[in-house]
Amino acid sequence: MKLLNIQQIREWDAFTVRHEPVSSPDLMERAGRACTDYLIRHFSREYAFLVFCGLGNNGGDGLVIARLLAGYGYRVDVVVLKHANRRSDDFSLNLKRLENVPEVPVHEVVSGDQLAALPGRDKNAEMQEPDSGSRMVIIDALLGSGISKPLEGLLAETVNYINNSGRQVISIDVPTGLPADIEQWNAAIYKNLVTAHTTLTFQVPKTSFLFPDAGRFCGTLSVLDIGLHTDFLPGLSSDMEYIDKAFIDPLIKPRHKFDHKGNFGHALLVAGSRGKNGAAILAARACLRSGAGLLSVGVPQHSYPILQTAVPEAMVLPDNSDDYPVFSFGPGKYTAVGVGAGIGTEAKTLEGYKRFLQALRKPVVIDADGLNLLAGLLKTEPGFRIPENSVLTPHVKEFSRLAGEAGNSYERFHHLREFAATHQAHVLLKGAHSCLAAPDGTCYFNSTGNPAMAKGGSGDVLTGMITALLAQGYNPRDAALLGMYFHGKAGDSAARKRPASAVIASDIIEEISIEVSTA
Ligand SMILES: NC(=O)C1=CN([C@@H]2O[C@H](COP(=O)(O)OP(=O)(O)OC[C@H]3O[C@@H](n4cnc5c(N)ncnc54)[C@H](O)[C@@H]3O)[C@@H](O)[C@H]2O)[C@@H](O)CC1
Ligand SMILES: Nc1ncnc2c1ncn2[C@@H]1O[C@H](COP(=O)(O)OP(=O)(O)O)[C@@H](O)[C@H]1O
Ligand SMILES: [K+]
Repeated sequence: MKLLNIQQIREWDAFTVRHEPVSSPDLMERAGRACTDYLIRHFSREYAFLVFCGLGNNGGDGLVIARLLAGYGYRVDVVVLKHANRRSDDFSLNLKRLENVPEVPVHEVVSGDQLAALPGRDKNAEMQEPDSGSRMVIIDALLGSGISKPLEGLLAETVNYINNSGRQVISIDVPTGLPADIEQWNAAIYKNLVTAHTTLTFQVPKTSFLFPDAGRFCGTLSVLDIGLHTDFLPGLSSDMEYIDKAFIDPLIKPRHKFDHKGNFGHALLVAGSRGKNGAAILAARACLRSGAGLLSVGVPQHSYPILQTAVPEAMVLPDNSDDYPVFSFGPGKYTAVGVGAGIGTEAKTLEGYKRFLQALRKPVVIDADGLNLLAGLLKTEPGFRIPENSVLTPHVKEFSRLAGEAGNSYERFHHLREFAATHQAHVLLKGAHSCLAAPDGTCYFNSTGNPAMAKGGSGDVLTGMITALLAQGYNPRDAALLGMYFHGKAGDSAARKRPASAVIASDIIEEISIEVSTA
């Protein structure tokens, strides 16, 4: 899915109105319907809703949601915030429609002192008398993608009230006060924003949602399809993609009846050192679960029995050293290589590693200490070149060793793009929305994964997965994208089986399933 800026989304909206054709109020009805469907799937009628509406189209969405929820028998109160004199046409139309639904009280707020009189203000009293009022959820439909400047006055006070309510907050389209385009975001200026538990956004994620500094205000992100006209997209240029099922499924190569292990490549992983054999085991298991035909793991000699016991499906290639790898073997017969997880940064490792990379003519994934050593090589040896067809998988700290510190996540994104182009490598910056920068400047943001994966060992699993995909003949871009997407998907499955704090990297490996899914 292409990522668009707000101007492009507005044009898409208008294109849909003209070409479907659909009236603007009907499009708003569709957006409100999509949110309502989400809400009734996630909340029983024991919950009540307090819907905060601004005077623009985001507020209009809120009014539609309130009317539809009431139709399903939910208790709903609406707060209309009179923050300006102008209201949008579709807002006015939907306010009129709500007048025909007398069971939904509409509270007009013109000044901050009225906020204290709104329903559900005393959460403690409600908890003492469970039958007296339902658990109340706040719907934030104050402002959406239309914000042009930081909030102040009544809007800022209301945002503050919502954030301090202790309620679950669901933002419609955009958390109020957050600029939707990342270019507009500035943490020093935008200070009054809704902090949502969930954001239900229309059609495409807004770019600011994907960067940690700004995206942390969204909570869990759900992208709702409101059926904007797909004919609009081919004519559109965007060098940012959001990687979802529709993008990924066509990349997957099927297995055929007469295929044999020789068709799926022979992967070599060089990983682990004394105290870090776990990295080699995790990467090896993940590599096998991701479809490599054969796997060899190059390890220092003390690791030999450990690897043979922990991963009987893999062959083990003992290095000419006891504690840490020295790369006494060459890249030889292997189809693809994964290097770096847990190898340490000893001088002898560096020496062997440099030779190994220089001799390498195979697709390679470089991770962890492999990146730290590479950062040193790029600095100390100006002519040193990253091997062709490389996929680098740094986390933020590793990336700053390669490309320098950045002041914020957007600046880091520019460094990422630049680094990928300069070194003609695919660079996958890991995080909540991991981002793969391709040498041609295109950036691919991941849609899968969750905080259960924020634990040592998750990255080793990703290395094993991408190595397996390269070994099977996927090009570096597709291998990195498939690895990134299915790694997150496996993390999501693992997090459905246990609390997030209890998920470990081995659980992610158990859930790896690189195939076209029906869900
Ligand atoms: N394709 C889509 O994405 C659709 C979007 N719709 C909704 O339309 C919204 C955009 O609506 P609008 O353009 O009316 O904008 P908003 O509802 O976000 O804002 C309303 C108005 O508030 C004023 N305003 C902006 N920043 C302000 C500030 N800092 N202080 C005070 N006032 C400020 C502006 O005049 C702005 O037009 C989306 O976020 C979404 O909720 C849906 O209704 C239909 C389809
Ligand atoms: N909050 C999060 N949401 C989604 N994915 C996450 C989150 N935190 C971590 N991950 C994923 O988990 C992996 C962690 O990798 P890394 O930091 O290298 O861990 P390690 O080296 O300790 O194994 C990355 O792929 C990252 O995208
Ligand atoms: K909003």
